[in-house]
Amino acid sequence: MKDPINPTITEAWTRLAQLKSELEPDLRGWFDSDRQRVEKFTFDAADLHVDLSKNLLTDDVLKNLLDLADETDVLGRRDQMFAGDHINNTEDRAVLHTALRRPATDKLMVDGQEVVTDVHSVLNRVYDFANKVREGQWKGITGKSITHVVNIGIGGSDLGPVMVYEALKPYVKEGLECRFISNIDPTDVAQKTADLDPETTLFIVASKTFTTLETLTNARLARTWLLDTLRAQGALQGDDTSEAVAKHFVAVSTALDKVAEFGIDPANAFGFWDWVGGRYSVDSAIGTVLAIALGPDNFADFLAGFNAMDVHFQQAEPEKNVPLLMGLLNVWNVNFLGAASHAVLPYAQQLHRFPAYLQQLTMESNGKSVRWDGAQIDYATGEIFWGEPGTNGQHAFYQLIHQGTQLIPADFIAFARSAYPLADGEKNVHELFLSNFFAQTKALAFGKTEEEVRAEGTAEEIVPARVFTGNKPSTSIMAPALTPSVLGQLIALYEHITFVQGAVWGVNSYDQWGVELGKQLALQIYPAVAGDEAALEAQDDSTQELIRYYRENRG
Ligand SMILES: O=P(O)(O)OC[C@H]1O[C@H](O)[C@H](O)[C@@H](O)[C@@H]1O
Repeated sequence: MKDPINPTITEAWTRLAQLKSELEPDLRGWFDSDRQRVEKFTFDAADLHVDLSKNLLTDDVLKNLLDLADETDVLGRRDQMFAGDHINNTEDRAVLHTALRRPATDKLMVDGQEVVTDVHSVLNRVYDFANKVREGQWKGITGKSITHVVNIGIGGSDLGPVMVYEALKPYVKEGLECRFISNIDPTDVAQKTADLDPETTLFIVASKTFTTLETLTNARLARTWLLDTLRAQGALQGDDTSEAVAKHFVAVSTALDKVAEFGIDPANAFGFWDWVGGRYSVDSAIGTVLAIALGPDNFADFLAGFNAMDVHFQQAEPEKNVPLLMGLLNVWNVNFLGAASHAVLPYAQQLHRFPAYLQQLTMESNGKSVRWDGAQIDYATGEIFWGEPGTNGQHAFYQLIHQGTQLIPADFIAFARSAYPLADGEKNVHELFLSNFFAQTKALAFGKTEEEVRAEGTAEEIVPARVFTGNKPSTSIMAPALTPSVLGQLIALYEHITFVQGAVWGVNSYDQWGVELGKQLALQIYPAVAGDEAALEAQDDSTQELIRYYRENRG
């Protein structure tokens, strides 16, 4: 693998820094003086229509961002990723989530393995299983069909499935409900199982490593709940619980040996591979809960959507390559305009978990401060992603985006068609909703001048408080409707944006060593919390004090 390039020593970086120093943001003026601006900065990728024109972009900036991509060999690294090179060097692994959505007719040999064939053989097993559950052929221990599927996982084994389930609710089979247990806080299992009937409940234990404390603990709690409740209902007698577990527990993992150790029959387990990062795994067998809920056809459309964006990313020329342009734009915002965060504002209630999903995707990928050769980084990487659906956010935090002192680039996402049919007299509600999206991006870009505020008859002393400076960058992403395919495209778009930023910054976007220390310490601290005095004494003063507080108040 090639050494990473320090982006700050490239010629393009120097020119961009110069352009920044001369930049006088003026979206009003830029739109007035260039009637081609919208056309020039609006792009289509598969079904996504992306308008970058309300960003603080000029022709020169864009040209130099593309030069920066060139000098840092972003597209070379893209090709290495798609080909299965071990670009995740700290774990010596390929990064091949793109193989999960390739058509069955494709071929890709990686490390001596035909990966597309492997992918489709697991997919077919997942689809068979999903059909059995959907059609009522998969029976619980008392012969009843499944009505509730509970996915137990955390991080990438939770955020993707729950986000997609919420986003595609209109496609969920009637009479089937899915729930998602992630937190080790025991209230999560308690609340999500409280009104369930174990006879008709199926648990999917989803964990790439099958070592994650939260997931294994929750799986044990769920197993205890299942067996105890079945016993209490008289549906289970005797000591042999293996059949009940086999009929009510399946697993998804790359570690099938550990699945067996837990007591789940490997025949009821679906595998995937170490070249799928957890946060890139919703389109692997980790999506089994979705294949059940949505059905194999919709899941296949979802995968085809990812693939359409992959093909765009691989084939579109750089000047029209949407993930490349959006990734570079983020670099411009972070490294030259000083943005520390990035808002994602879906105007689609169904996407209410999308920002949380993106937080793992982007921040676990690019929250790094060394390059992939270990060199220390002295420029900003990994901005904070956050957001909530509009219009709710408008009544909460938009104030800061409009008038605060920080620059917060925002992605607005909206769909032309409402997901649910509206009564004839109510069609205007969707239009009112979309008007809010259009209005917000307009207000951010063009603001309201002192003169305009005065012209409204505003008392002079509050004119400054009512001025909107404008020049707040936003990107608008639209699609005809939120279908499985469009959602796949949207996820793949952000995966590749994240890739592009990581490639420019020279970071390995595919490891996550930063989550390890806390996990180690939790296990080390646990004896102290549970009562071991020597373990308590071994802690630092602050931690000791906090644990003592817990002990005094635990009741
Ligand atoms: O799927 P699992 O192996 O249980 O991992 C679940 C999650 O936990 C880890 O701490 C990682 O930071 C995540 O990237 C991962 O998605």
